Amino acid sequence: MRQPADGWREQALAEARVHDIDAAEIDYLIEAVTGLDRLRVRLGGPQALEAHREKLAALWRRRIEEAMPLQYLLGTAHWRDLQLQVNPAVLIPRPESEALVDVAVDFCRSCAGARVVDLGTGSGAIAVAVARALPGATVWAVDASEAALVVAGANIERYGLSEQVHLLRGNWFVPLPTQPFDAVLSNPPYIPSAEIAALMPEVRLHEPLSALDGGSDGLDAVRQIIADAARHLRPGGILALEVMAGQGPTVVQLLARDSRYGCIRTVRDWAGIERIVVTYAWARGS
Ligand SMILES: C[S@@+](CC[C@H](N)C(=O)[O-])C[C@H]1O[C@@H](n2cnc3c(N)ncnc32)[C@H](O)[C@@H]1O
Repeated sequence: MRQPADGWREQALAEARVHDIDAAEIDYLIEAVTGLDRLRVRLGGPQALEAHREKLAALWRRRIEEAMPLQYLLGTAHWRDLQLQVNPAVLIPRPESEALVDVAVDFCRSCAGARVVDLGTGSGAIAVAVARALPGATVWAVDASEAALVVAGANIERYGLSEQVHLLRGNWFVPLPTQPFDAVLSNPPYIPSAEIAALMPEVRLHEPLSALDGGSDGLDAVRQIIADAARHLRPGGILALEVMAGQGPTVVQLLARDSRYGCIRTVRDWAGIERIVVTYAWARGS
C-alpha cells in the first residue's frame, strides 16, 4: 500500500539507521529533489513531498542498495561556497582539501599575477576555488583522466573561469609550461593499495581507483611530485600536498632529506591530524 509522503521520510530515517548512513543525507536529498528546506518540509506536512515521492524513493533505493554516494546520484557536490558538478569519473571533493586552497590563497595574495598549479584536479574543485579567491592569478589544472577533465571543464565554465584556469591532460608536471610557478598544490591518490579493499563501499565501489590508489605505501604519487616540483617552482615558491592520516611525518622526512626544499610545516585538520604538508623551494633544481 502506498504510504503518505511524510511516512517515506520516517521510513528512510529508519533505513539510514540500519545502514549506518548519516540522517542528514535524507534532508539533503529532499532539498536537492524538491528545492524545499527542512523547515518547509516540516511545515508543509505530507503534501510537501507527495509530488516528488517516486523520485525520492528511487534515488534513496540506489543510495541504500548500491551504496552510491548521494553526490553522484544528484550529479552535484557542495564544497566551500561552490556547487560542483560531479560524476563517478571524479573524487567527491572532501572538506579536508579546503586547507590546500587556504594555504595557496594566503601565500599567493602577495604575489602579483600568481601562477598556481593544481595537480590531479579531478572535479576542478581546488583550481576553481583558488581562481575565484585570487582573481589576478592564473591556474593550471592537470589530470591524467580525460573523463575527469570533462567534469573539471564544466565546473570551470560554470564559474566563468575559462580564461583564468587552463586544463591540461597528462602525467603530473609533463603537460605544464616550463616557466616557474608560485605554488604547486596537490591532493594526489594516497591510499596504500592493500587498504583499498577495506574502504567504505561508497568509496571503494564508486570513486575512481585512479584517484585513490597511491601504491604499496600510498606515497608513489607524493614521491613523484616531490621529485619534480622543485624544478617547476620559483625560488621561495610553495609545494602543498594533502596526505592521509599518519603519512605526515613520513612526507616531512622525504622533504627534509631533499636539499631543494626548506621551512617544512604541517597543517592539521579539525581532528588534529596532520593533513597538509607545506614546504618552500630554495632554488630551482636541475
Ligand atoms: C585524490 S583525487 C583529487 C581530486 C581533486 N583534486 C579533489 O581534491 O577533489 C586525485 C586525482 O589525481 C589524478 N591523477 C592520478 N594519477 C595522476 C597522474 N599520474 N597525473 C595526473 N593526475 C593524476 C586522478 O585522476 C584524480 O583526479
